[in-house]
Amino acid sequence: MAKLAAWSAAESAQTFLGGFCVARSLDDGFLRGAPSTGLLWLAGAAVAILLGAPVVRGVFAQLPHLTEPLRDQLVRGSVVRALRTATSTGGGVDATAVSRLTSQTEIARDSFAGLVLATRSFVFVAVGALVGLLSLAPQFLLVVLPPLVLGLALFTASLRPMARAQHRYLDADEAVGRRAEITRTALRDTVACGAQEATAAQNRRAVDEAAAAQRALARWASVRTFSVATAGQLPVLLLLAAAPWLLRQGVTAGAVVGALTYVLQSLLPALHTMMTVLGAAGARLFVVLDRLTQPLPPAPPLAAAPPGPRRTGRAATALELRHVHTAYGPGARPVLDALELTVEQGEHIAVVGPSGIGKSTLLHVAAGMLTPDRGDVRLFGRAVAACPPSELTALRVLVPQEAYVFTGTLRDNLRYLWPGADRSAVDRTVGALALEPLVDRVGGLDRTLAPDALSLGERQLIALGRAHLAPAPLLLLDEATCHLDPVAEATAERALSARPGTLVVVAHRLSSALRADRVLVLDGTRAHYGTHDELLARSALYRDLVGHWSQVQG
Ligand SMILES: Nc1ncnc2c1ncn2[C@@H]1O[C@H](COP(=O)(O)OP(=O)(O)OP(=O)(O)O)[C@@H](O)[C@H]1O
Repeated sequence: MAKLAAWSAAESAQTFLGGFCVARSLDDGFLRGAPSTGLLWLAGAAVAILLGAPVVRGVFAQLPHLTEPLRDQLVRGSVVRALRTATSTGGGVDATAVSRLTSQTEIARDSFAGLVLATRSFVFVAVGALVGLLSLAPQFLLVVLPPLVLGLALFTASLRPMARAQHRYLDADEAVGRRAEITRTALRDTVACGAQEATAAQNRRAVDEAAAAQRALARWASVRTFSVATAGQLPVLLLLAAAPWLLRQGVTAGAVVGALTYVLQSLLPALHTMMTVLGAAGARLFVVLDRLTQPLPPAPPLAAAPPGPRRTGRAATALELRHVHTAYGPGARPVLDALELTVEQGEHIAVVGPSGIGKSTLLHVAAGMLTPDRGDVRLFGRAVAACPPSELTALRVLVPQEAYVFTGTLRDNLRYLWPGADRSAVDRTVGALALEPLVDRVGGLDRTLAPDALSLGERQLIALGRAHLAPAPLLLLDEATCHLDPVAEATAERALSARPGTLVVVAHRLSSALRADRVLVLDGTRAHYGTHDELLARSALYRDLVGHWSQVQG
């Protein structure tokens, strides 16, 4: 920094000489009828300009000492981040690592170098010019300083909002790209679920946000242009307008031309460069550094990897609902009201309650598919509201009552949530859920299915097999076994419960509740939580439900 400042000080001297020599060449030379003296002073100004070349060389030689440590630090941070992402997700890949290591780091380095160069140049040129103006006549500072300070203050004040606007624009632009990608890859599912309208509305929102962000950016760009005009061009106008007054004050004509030289030749270009670089490179640096230095998200357990061993001990809670309140529309009766629920990893929970009480709503909230009006929902310690869809997919699977089977092989249908599953993993799922009769009936795992020709129960078996094979550590079943016979239901539930991970089942039959570790009874806006025996003793509604189920079975 000291060496850089020393070289830059030479730039101040060069600036000073530029205006001073011009003023002297007029006052002592040309205006006095001594052209040779005038030419001599101009030669001094030319020498000052020529001396600028070694100064620039000296400045550039010092620059890497500032920029290279920054780059090294960013590269080190990117490598650590990529390795941690890869190791903590069991082999998952940080797809942005290469971009961070190469282009983003280079952008940060170049932008930082540009900022240092331009800001430093402006500061030292300004010092040289202001000292020069003072030496010519102190009155010049009265004319030049106010607009310069005003413009700089305006520009400085606009830097943060400008960077925020740039950030917002980049985010919005990326969101449009993501929506396009999601829409393209989910086209089949979107059409199958009749979700074209909803998808189009989401895409429209993303495009509208990008347009609004670009407009905001343009507004701040105009503020920047205005501040450049105030700080750079206004002093020239004021100098010209104030020339008669300055001359009356005893300021010489040569000094006025020297002052104009300082403003036009030195201050204005340095100011323009600094503002342009700060506005463009500064905003780029702000955005890229923000990305490169983002804290690592805690790796979701078992994300994007085959299920591992059942987790116990200090591991994060699988599902946590704190004071959750949900109503379908303003003024509507709340379906969930101040609901508290904690499901530990490895637990098997059954949710029971009368029809329409809110069991599916609870599962949708837990899966992050429905945002509650109030309250906090966490999956494995991560706030669901902050999880991007890809992370949610890696954390949980929700199996609804209406099983979705597509025209493809049975194997592909089973591997839908884990396309990388190998043969032995698929075979294990087939064995665990006793799917062999279904495999035989459809003509093997590699025969293309006709979804219409499958019974509702068969479709549910396929959806359950898919959930069994999925790497997500939390399974949410919403009456997903209602079309199965009791034996097939028991087999499926036992297999899903034995699978490493956590299971939450909206129970269709009493037997589901009996198999669970604990039962959640939804009763209006109240909820009771406990083992089957505890609830028999504590909850009248649970006793009623058990009695009703027993009668049906009897
Ligand atoms: N999309 C929606 N818009 C408006 N109200 C809804 C919506 N979905 C559910 N509801 C209402 O919310 C309440 C709870 O519904 P939910 O489907 O969660 O209950 P449930 O306990 O799962 O019912 P079931 O056992 O019959 O499936 C019901 O009164 C239902 O009518």
